[in-house]
Amino acid sequence: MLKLEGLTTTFGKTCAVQDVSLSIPAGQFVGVIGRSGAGKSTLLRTINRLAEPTSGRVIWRDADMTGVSGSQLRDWRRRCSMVFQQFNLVGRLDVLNNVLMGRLTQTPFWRAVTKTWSSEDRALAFAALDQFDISGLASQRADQLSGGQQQRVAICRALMQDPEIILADEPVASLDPRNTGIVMDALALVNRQFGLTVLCNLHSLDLARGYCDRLVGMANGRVVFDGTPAALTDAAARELYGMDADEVIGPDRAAKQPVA
Ligand SMILES: Nc1ncnc2c1ncn2[C@@H]1O[C@H](COP(=O)(O)OP(=O)(O)OP(=O)(O)O)[C@@H](O)[C@H]1O
Repeated sequence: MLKLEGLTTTFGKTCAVQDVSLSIPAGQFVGVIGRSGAGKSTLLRTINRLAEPTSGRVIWRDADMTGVSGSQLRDWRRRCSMVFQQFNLVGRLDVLNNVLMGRLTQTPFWRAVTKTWSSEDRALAFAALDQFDISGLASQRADQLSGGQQQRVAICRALMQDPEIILADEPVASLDPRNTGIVMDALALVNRQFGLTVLCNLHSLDLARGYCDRLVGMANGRVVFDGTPAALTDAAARELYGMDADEVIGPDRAAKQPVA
């Protein structure tokens, strides 16, 4: 169980996340939705402490992660892996080495520098790539791949950390519809097959409804909706998105359903 208790994160006078309390059972696929600036990214970043909470607590499996530092903080960040909108791969490195970078926290420094990864790590990396049908790209430079391929590589890298939670911050915002479906299917596989908890910020309401077990709607840093996709009626969505409602509820009804 991931528990957020009264979590608040401020930047100067801006309260990006305000008094957020949530209990997220292990293995749930949670979509975080809301207008631009609602606090979705800051919420995810506060969970893994890329942003420091001003008050409140992040509790994972009954342990308070809010005050940990040093090796305990590194271990917490390993356990809740981030996937970013812009993939954050090293473009000049090949796919295999990008994926193996996920092993950095569990690898002696000299191995990482000299890129002499253990055969076990290499096998794990190939297995991860294979799961997402991209093992054939292992020797290609990351900057030669399509956006959808790059995001799948980033998900493989995240999995190499052996995480328990995936925090995906607008993972499909830079992708075309076809690659969006492929990457969302990859996250669904991570959630259903490996049992990882997934928290995913999404702009598209159709994707959120199609892929997530639970939706958390944010406005002005606060949670204003928390329920199943079915409970998020168009009326509730209109309230959540206000003036942006037509953009998110409107035409894009052709979103893919999960494959798995
Ligand atoms: N590092 C920062 N310094 C100052 N203000 C910030 C910082 N990060 C976020 N904010 C502010 O906090 C608020 C919430 O931003 P956040 O990026 O979390 O929203 P979001 O819902 O993820 O938006 P988007 O969908 O546009 O990414 C915004 O007002 C933003 O300007």
